[in-house]
Amino acid sequence: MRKHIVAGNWKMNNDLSQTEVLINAMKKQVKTSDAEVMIAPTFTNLWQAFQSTKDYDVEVIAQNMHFAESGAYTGEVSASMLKSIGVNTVILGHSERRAYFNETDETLAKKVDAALENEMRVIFCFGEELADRKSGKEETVVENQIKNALFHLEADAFKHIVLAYEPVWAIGTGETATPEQAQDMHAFIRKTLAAKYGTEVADSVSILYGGSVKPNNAQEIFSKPDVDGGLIGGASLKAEDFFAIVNAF
Ligand SMILES: O=C(CO)COP(=O)(O)O
Repeated sequence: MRKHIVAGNWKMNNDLSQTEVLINAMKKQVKTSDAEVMIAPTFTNLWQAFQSTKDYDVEVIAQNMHFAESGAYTGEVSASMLKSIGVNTVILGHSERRAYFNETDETLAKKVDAALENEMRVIFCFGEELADRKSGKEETVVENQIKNALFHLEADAFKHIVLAYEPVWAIGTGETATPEQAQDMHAFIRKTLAAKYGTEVADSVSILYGGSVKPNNAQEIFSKPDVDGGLIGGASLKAEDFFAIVNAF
């Protein structure tokens, strides 16, 4: 069975003490679902978050990384640096990285390779913009994003890849894809994977949905057969809301 995953992408929120407060509040929540829980604080708080969750069943993950091992890349962080503090999973290709930091399919392919070479798990994000959906191009856009960044990989690599469909028009807007829209796209993604790697691989990859997932809509979205979890932005910043979503499975 595919893993259920609920990951909180904190984005550029929470300083050191706020990180502590939120983690302590999370520890007071009761988890009743089988979902793997992850949180992605900013780089500056990863080490602290890692220490604070040592005896707690939450994985601390990173929001981004560079593709090079080391070198003259001012302001960047490498996979091996993340690994050295205990981070084993990284989010790559978030639409905010693509939109504001010029991340392209080409650089993302290199980042995916670097993460896998360092034995990290990747949560690979992609999704269409509103104009794409309005013009009926959402499947082509998504297919290209996946193919360009991932289809150079061997089938085996997909053991370490989680996909996250995040339609840009649904991120931080309060406008969620309907459960049917999410299901349709997730089924299309699986079909795209199956065409290249076969159904066994396609059926084994967890596909998360992200974009205005809240306690009041999580259950319906997660009830869809091809939705294996969520990548949660705003609602992951409140322990109660986040766990309401975690427990929606
Ligand atoms: O971008 C997201 C998660 O990576 C989704 O953000 P929101 O849940 O705030 O819409």
